[in-house]
Amino acid sequence: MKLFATSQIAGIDKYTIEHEPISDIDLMERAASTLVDWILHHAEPDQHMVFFVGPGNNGGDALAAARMLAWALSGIEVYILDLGKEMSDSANSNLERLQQQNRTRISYIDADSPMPEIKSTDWVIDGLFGSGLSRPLKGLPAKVVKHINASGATVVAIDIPSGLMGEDNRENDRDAIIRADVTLTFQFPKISFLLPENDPFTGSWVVQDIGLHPDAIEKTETPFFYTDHQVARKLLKDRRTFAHKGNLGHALLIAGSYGKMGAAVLASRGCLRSGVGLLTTHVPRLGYSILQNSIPEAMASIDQSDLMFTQNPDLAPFNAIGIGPGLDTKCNTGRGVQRMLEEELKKPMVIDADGLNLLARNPEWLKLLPPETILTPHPGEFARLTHPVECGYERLQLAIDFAKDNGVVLVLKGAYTAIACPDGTCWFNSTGNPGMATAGSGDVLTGILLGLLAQGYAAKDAAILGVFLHGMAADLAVEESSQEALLAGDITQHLGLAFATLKDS
Ligand SMILES: NC(=O)C1=CN([C@@H]2O[C@H](COP(=O)(O)OP(=O)(O)OC[C@H]3O[C@@H](n4cnc5c(N)ncnc54)[C@H](O)[C@@H]3O)[C@@H](O)[C@H]2O)[C@@H](O)CC1
Ligand SMILES: Nc1ncnc2c1ncn2[C@@H]1O[C@H](COP(=O)(O)OP(=O)(O)O)[C@@H](O)[C@H]1O
Ligand SMILES: [K+]
Repeated sequence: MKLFATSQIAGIDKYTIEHEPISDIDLMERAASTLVDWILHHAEPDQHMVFFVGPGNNGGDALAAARMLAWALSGIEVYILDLGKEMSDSANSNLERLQQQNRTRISYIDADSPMPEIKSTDWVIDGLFGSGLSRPLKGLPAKVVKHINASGATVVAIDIPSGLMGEDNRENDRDAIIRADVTLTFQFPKISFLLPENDPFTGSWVVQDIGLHPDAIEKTETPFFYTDHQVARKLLKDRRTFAHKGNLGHALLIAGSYGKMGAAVLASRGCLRSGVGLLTTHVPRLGYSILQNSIPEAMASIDQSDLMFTQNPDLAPFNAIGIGPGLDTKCNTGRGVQRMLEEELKKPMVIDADGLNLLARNPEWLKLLPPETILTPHPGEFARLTHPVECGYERLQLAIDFAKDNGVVLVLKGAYTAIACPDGTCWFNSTGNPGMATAGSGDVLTGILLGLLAQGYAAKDAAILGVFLHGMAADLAVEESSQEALLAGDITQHLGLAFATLKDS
C-alpha cells in the first residue's frame, strides 16, 4: 500500500470528488458512515458520547457521525469549538442537518466558556482537527485538548488525533495533542503513526476504507509504502518442480563467539527455514559441537580460533554471506572482517549486530560493501553507525539518506520496521508484535534475509519479504501463546506457517 503526506491525501480527496464524481458532502457522508459502523460494533448501546467538533471537514465528519448515531444511541452531546470563524461548507451543511434532526444537544465552546464536564466513563469522539492542521495547537484548541486528555474518558480520534501532524512533529507541543485510545483513520495510515514517539497519541489505529479514487492513488507519487499481504505475496517466488538444493542457493553465515553461540544457532535456523538449499555456518572451534548438535541441517566451517571469528573460508562456493550475530567486536575479529571486505567480494551480504558495531568503528569500510548489501540495525546500532537523534522522524530521514548515500538497503528495526532502499523508497512493515522484543529475534531475521539473498532475491525484495515473514511468524506464534512468553526460537518454528499463510492469501 502506498503511504502519502497529508497534503497529497487532500489532492486525492479532490480528485475523487471531481472524477468519481461525488460531492464533497457525499464523500463526507461515506467517511462518517465508516466511523459509525466501527462505533456501533464496539460501543455498548447505552454508551454516553461527547463529540468535539472543529472548524474544518474533520469537524464535518464528526457532525455527520453524530447525526447517524443519534438514531441508535440516546446519550450524544456535541460541542463545537468556536474560533470566531466560519466552518467549512460541508461542516456547516452537516451542522444544519444535525440541528434539523433535533435529537442532540449542541453547545459551543469559546474562550470564555467553562470546559464541558467529561466523565471517565464517557467516550469522546475527537473531530477537532484532522489532516488540515497547519500549525501546532495553541490557545483555546490546546486548552480543549488538555481538558479531554485529563478526563480519563475513552477517546476515539477521527482520521488523526487532533494536534498531531501527519509527518513531522518535531516542532509540536506534545501536551497539546489528543491522546486517543483508538484512531479511525481514512484510507491510509499517516506516516507519523508509524513512528514510536507518536504511539501515545494514536493509540491503536484502524484504517477505514472510504473509497478514494484508485487512479489518483496510482498516479500520486510517493517514496513511502506499507508492506501488506498483497505486497509480500507478489514478492514470494514459487519453488520450481525440478528445484534441487544446488539451485536454491548456498548461504554462508559467519556468527557466534565464546558465550554467544546461541546467536549462530538461531540465525542458522532462520536461514534454513527460509527455503535456502544449503547453509554453511562458520563458527569458532568451541562452537563446532554446539552447532552440529543443535542444527544438523547446517554444515560447519571452523575458524582457526577457539573463541572467535578471525578468518573467512574461501567464498567462491557461496551465493550470499551473512555476518554479525554473536560475533563480538574483538580486534582479531575486526581484522578478519576487514580482510574479507577487502577481497572485493561481489556477493550479496547481510550485516547485523556486532558486524554493524565493527562497521560503526570503521566507517571507511562502508565503501567496501558489495552491491546488494543489507544492514539491519536496531535504533541503538543505527545511532552508532550515524549519530544519536531526538526522535523517530529524524531517524527515518537519516535512514533514507544513509541508504541512498551508501547504496545499501537499511532495515531499521522496531515496530513497523522501516526499510530504506538505495532508490529512495522506504517500506514500513505491517507485521510483528511487541513479543519480538526478546533476545535473539534479530538473529532469526538475519538468517531469514541471508536465506532469501542466497536464493537469488534482490536485496530490496529480500528485506521487504523477509521482514514481513519474520513478523508474521511471530504473530502466528503469539496466537498460540502470548507476547510475554515468545522466544526467538518460536519465530523460526512458525516460519513454515507464515509462508503457508502468505501463499494462501
Ligand atoms: N473531501 C475531503 O476532503 C474529505 C475530508 N475528510 C476529513 O476532512 C479532514 C480534513 O479537513 P480540513 O482540510 O477541513 O482540515 P481540518 O478539519 O483539520 O481543519 C482545518 C481547519 O482548521 C484550521 N486550523 C489548522 N490548524 C489550526 C491550528 N493550529 N489552530 C487553529 N485552527 C487551525 C484551518 O485554518 C482550517 O480552518 C480529514 O482529516 C478528514 O477528517 C473526510 O470527510 C473525507 C473526505
Ligand atoms: N514492539 C515491537 N513490535 C514489532 N516488532 C518488534 C518490536 N520490538 C522488536 N521487534 C522486532 O524484533 C527484532 C529485534 O531485533 P534486535 O533488536 O536485533 O534483537 P536481538 O539483538 O535480541 O536479536 C526486530 O526484527 C524488530 O523489528
Ligand atoms: K481528529
